[in-house]
Amino acid sequence: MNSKITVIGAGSWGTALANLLANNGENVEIYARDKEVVKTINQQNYNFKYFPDIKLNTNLTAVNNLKKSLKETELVVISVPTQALSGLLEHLQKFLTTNTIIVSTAKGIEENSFQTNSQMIKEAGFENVVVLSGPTHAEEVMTELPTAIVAAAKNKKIAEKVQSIFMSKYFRVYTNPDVKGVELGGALKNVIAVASGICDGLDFGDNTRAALITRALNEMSHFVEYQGAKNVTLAGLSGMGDLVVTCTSMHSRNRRFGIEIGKGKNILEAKEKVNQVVEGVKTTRAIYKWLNSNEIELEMPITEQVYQVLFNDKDPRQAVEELMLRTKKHEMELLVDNSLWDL
Ligand SMILES: NC(=O)C1=CN([C@@H]2O[C@H](COP(=O)(O)OP(=O)(O)OC[C@H]3O[C@@H](n4cnc5c(N)ncnc54)[C@H](OP(=O)(O)O)[C@@H]3O)[C@@H](O)[C@H]2O)C=CC1
Ligand SMILES: O=C(CO)COP(=O)(O)O
Repeated sequence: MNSKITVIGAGSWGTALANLLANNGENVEIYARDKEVVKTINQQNYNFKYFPDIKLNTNLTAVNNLKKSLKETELVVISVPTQALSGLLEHLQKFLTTNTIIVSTAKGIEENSFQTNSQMIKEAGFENVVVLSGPTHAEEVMTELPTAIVAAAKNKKIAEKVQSIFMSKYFRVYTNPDVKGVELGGALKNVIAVASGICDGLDFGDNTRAALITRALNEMSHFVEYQGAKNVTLAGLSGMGDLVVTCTSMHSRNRRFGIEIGKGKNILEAKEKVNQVVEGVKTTRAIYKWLNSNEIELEMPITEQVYQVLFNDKDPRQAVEELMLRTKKHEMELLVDNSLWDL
C-alpha cells in the first residue's frame, strides 16, 4: 500500500508497529502527544522515552498535530490504552471519513461502557475495523524476533489487506473472522497475567503457572462463548499464545505489576514501579462489575479473586487457597457425559 498510514500513540506498541511498517516500505507517520518524542524521532531517529537503545527506521516521521497527521490517511493504527480511546474517537470523527480502515491494537475492555475497542470504534461510525492481536511484546518486535499475530475483521478483503501490509520476514500475520473472540482473548489474558505475576511474587512454582494458564483458558472460553464469540479462537494466538507469553515473560507489564502485588505492594505502588499502561487492572474491574450487575450465571473464579486482591485488599495467599479449595469439579464439563464413565 503506498498511501499514507498513521499510527496514533507513540508508546511501546505504537512505536514498534510504526517501525515495522516503515521497515516494510510503507509511507507511515506516527502521532505522539509528547512533543519531545516527536522531536527525537524526527531529528535523531530515536524514541528515547520507550526504546532508548534502538534506532528507528530513518523513514519514520512523527507529528504532534493530530489533524495534520490524519490528512490524506487511508489507514489508521490506534495504539493508545483502551481507557483513552473514547476521547480520541471524538477527534477522529472530526478528521476522518467513515470508510477509513482503522486497525485497533489495544487490549482491554472500557470500564464505563463494557465495550471492546472495536465496538467503540464501530459505534463512532467507522465500519472498517480490524483487530490486530496476539503474543507480541513490543520489545521483541523492535529487535525483529520472529513473531506471529492475528488480523481479525468481518470483511475478509480488509483483513487480508491489513495482513499484507504488516506481514514481514519477522512478523507473520494470520486472518480470523471472529473479531470478538480475538479481541476478548487479548483483553482477558491481561487479567490472568496479573494473576500469574501475583503467583510469582508469592514464590509459587511452575506447576502453579501451568495450572493457572490452563484453568484460565477454561474460564476465558466460557466468557467468550457467553459474549457470542467462538471459544476455539482462544486455542489460537490471541488466546493460548498471548496467555503463554504474558504469563511467563518479564516484558509483560501486567505480569510485572502482579509480581509487585504478590510481594505486598498496593495498586498505586505497583503501577508506579511498572510506569507504563497495565491494562489488566481496569479490565479486571470492568469484568467484575459486569458479572455483578447483570444477574449473569457465569463463574469467573480467577478474575473474581484478582479483583478481590487488587480492590479489596484480600491477602493473595488467601485468594489462592480459596481457588484451590473450591467445590470439587470435573475437569471438562463437555466430557461429563455418563457414557464416558466406567460406572
Ligand atoms: N507493549 C506491548 O508489547 C503491546 C501492547 N499492546 C497494547 O497496546 C496498547 C498500548 O500499549 P503500549 O503502547 O504498550 O503502552 P505504553 O504505556 O507504552 O504507551 C501508551 C502510549 O499511549 C499514549 N497515550 C496515552 N493516552 C493517550 C491519549 N489520550 N491520546 C494519545 N496518546 C495517548 C502515551 O503517551 P505518553 O507517552 O505521552 O504518555 C503513550 O505514547 C495497550 O492496550 C496494550 O495492551 C498490544 C500488544 C503488545
Ligand atoms: O500484550 C502484550 C504482549 O502480547 C503485552 O503485554 P503487557 O501489556 O502485559 O506488557
